Amino acid sequence: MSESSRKFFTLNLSESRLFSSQLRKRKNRINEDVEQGIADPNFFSRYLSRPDDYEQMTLIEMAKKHYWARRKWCKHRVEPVVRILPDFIGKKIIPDTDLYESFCRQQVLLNSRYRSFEEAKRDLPTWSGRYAELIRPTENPSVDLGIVEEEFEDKTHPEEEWLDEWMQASAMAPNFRALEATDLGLRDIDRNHSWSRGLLDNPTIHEKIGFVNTLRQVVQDTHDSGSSTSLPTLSRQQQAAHDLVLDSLRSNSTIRLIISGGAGTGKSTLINAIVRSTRELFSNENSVRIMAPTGVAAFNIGGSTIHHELGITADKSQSYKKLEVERCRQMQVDFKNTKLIIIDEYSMIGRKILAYIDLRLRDIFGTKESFGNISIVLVGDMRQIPPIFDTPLYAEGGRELQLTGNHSYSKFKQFVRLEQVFRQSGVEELEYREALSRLSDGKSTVADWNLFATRSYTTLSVEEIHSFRHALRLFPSKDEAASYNEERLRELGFPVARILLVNNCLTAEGASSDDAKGLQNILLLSKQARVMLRKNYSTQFGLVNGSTGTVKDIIYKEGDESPGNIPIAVLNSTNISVQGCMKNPLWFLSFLSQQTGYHLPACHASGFNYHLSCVGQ
Ligand SMILES: Nc1ncnc2c1ncn2[C@@H]1O[C@H](COP(=O)(O)OP(=O)(O)OP(=O)(O)O)[C@@H](O)[C@H]1O
Repeated sequence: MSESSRKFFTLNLSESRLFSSQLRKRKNRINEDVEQGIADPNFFSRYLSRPDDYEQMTLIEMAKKHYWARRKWCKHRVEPVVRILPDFIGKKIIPDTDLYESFCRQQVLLNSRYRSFEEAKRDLPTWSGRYAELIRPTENPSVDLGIVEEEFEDKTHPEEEWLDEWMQASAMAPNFRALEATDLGLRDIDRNHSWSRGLLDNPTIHEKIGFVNTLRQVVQDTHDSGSSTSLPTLSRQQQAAHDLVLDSLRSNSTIRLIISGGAGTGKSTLINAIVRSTRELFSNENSVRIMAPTGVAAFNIGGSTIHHELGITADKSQSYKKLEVERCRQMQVDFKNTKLIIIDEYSMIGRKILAYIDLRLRDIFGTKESFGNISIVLVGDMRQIPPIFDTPLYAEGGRELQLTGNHSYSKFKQFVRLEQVFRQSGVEELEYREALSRLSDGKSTVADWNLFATRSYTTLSVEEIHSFRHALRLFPSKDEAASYNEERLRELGFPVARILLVNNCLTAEGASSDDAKGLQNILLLSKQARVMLRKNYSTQFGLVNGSTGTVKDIIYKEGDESPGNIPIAVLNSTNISVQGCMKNPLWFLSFLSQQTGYHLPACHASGFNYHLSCVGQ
């Protein structure tokens, strides 16, 4: 999409490239006409011999403003996105390394004015020395290094190209390529490790097999005793939305309401207030249900996923599938007292899923009235994540379910927009938040651009860059993400368990990890590895698709080893905490996996392909 709407220009500054382009210039006649706009191998040489009028321009300025065609310099009508090679984004650039020297060389060539290499380097022995000189603010106040952050090599792999970006995202598996072709898990350090040693610290591990059930009980007790947590006094807008819903419920009519608002505008607070009042009104816990499109969203709001609550299986078919009679009967009992359904993160609800919700509720409530004639409130922000394998609610045309979805959506006649932002934050964050808000409205200003540029990778100090070395990284392709995950695992220095997954049927055995939604045939794990759960187990405890955590230990049965056996347990501390329950809950992944045909439903979470990382987490 971006390729078709923007112009790109590649500037290759790799040492071998510049050398060969210089040589070629000497040997061959240059065919200037075909080169502009795509990649001009001689751009650098031409820059060195630029006309005097362009004396003050840096290489990057030149590449953004001008191109060479028909033996002369021309001006771009639309500024291209300049891709600089080699690409340093995502690489650890540590001083006193060859990589740092190359990085500095690139920065100097891009951002200073010169007519030869010697002049660019100012006769200093190293490029890093010249770079340090260049970025010293008093000496070179006008140097702008922000551009480099925008540049990246498009490394989308051919096999990914047939998928639209939203389709790729919809697969919701952040790291498809498994770390299989590696010696990790097969080295002496891995084979000689005593994999059952963890039993000494966790002798009762076998007794904890009922972990999820135990948690469920504890949380239930906590909910029973903790339901009186106080909510802030609602703002005028929140109160108006709250009253709209409650008045409708009191008068026994149905409401279809959309509550919209950006981050921190008190949507969750309002949901909690409505839930509380509704339960009080009907003296029934089940009078209101909270649902969300993804496990993480559902967990955040204390609800369940739409798919789970309404018995919807995700598939690509265009037609609605009715529930089996027995299941439908069970749900009718379950939903008997339900008067209101609140659906959070509604920007991710597409026409197909809305149609499904509508039709399913008609089945459950045994009526042809839309949504089974019960009240529905959609909450969220349309400017956020779009639907998955579906089209947005406002889209038109399409097939059977999508058209039904349009009809279902047309029932939402009432709309409340929450404007006031309540979340406390410092001045710097406030400025940033406002800039983001303008960005989402397509109304960015130059000041916003400058603000974002202050966080550009290339303007950060080396120490600061280093401090992000363990941050979650996003990569343009899954291969790069997988390589980074492998590098991280190696760097951790612990023995690596090579866990070969046992498939429960032939189809599963033949399935690639792509078909298996990112569940990998071989999972390599070590202590301190960052992992992500790939299945929704329990929204109540945050054991949901997208929860991340760190492996604390991998425990094998006495006599079992890696590779070859499946561990009894992978102890993993998550980044979420179940309030009032456990400060540091553990996933017992292998226990969980045994419920699902011996798949460890996890993947590495140090680096992700960015096409796949941002949805549903
Ligand atoms: N009426 C209010 N008065 C004071 N504080 C409030 C009010 N409403 C919400 N808050 C506070 O503002 C913060 C953000 O609220 P909340 O989490 O409900 O917003 P949100 O819109 O759901 O945010 P997000 O979209 O980021 O999840 C919370 O700390 C909440 O306690």
